[in-house]
Amino acid sequence: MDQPLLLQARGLSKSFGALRVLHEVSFKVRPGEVLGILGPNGAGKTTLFNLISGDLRNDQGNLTFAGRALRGERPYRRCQMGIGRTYQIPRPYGGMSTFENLLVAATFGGGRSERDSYALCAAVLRDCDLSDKANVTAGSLTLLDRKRLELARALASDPKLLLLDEIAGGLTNEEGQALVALIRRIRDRGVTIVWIEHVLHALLAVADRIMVLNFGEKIAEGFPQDVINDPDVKRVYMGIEA
Ligand SMILES: Nc1ncnc2c1ncn2[C@@H]1O[C@H](COP(=O)(O)OP(=O)(O)OP(=O)(O)O)[C@@H](O)[C@H]1O
Repeated sequence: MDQPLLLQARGLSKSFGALRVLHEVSFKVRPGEVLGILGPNGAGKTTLFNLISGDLRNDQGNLTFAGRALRGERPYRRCQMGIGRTYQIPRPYGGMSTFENLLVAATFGGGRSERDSYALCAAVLRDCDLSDKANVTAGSLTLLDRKRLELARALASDPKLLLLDEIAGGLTNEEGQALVALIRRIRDRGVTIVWIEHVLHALLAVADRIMVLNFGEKIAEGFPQDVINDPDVKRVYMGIEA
């Protein structure tokens, strides 16, 4: 029997005026897996996340999360249902401390009481190597630490599904390896992950499957090695003619 799905997208389409950004994209995400998303700039990857998180409405198609249709739910409701995400450009509350940023995510996003949130936030800070920055104002963090905080905020909402939008860019080799190890730990705790990433070796180190978008259409999906050896993917994404 097929495993139940955590997320299912059927025929998702989105346009901005005359610009068709996603066209009839369908895919499935099973509980516990890591699905990587590849595609050239402007392929519609972040727009897809915006449809899942509820930041944008799809024009056509539908989404099901944990067996429930996602229709008009606002982003905060989807977060409370278990959909956590990061943004490409980190958006912390700059005037609050790192720890306070996590508390906001845990209480408002995760729907926990402030008291229940403390232990979770402390654990997330440790995981994300931010314990020594707990009381630092988020606005004064370095870019790397802001990226860590972006991931930490998503984790503090205690997601079932974590959407990661290009979090490995600009990291050193060592930092990239630490990030991959962290993502594996998150996965091993049972969090399902969909990860948009241009840093291919980081994605390949973790992804169970990969889906490739080009001009808003799905052009490949499958096991990572099969996908990156697909002639269409080589041509479109890596600029290699087969
Ligand atoms: N709110 C918007 N209004 C108008 N056009 C938009 C909007 N958001 C995205 N677009 C356009 O939609 C297209 C897809 O953008 P999107 O950010 O989803 O691509 P992407 O695959 O995530 O790209 P990248 O890898 O560069 O992040 C681009 O042409 C972008 O300019």
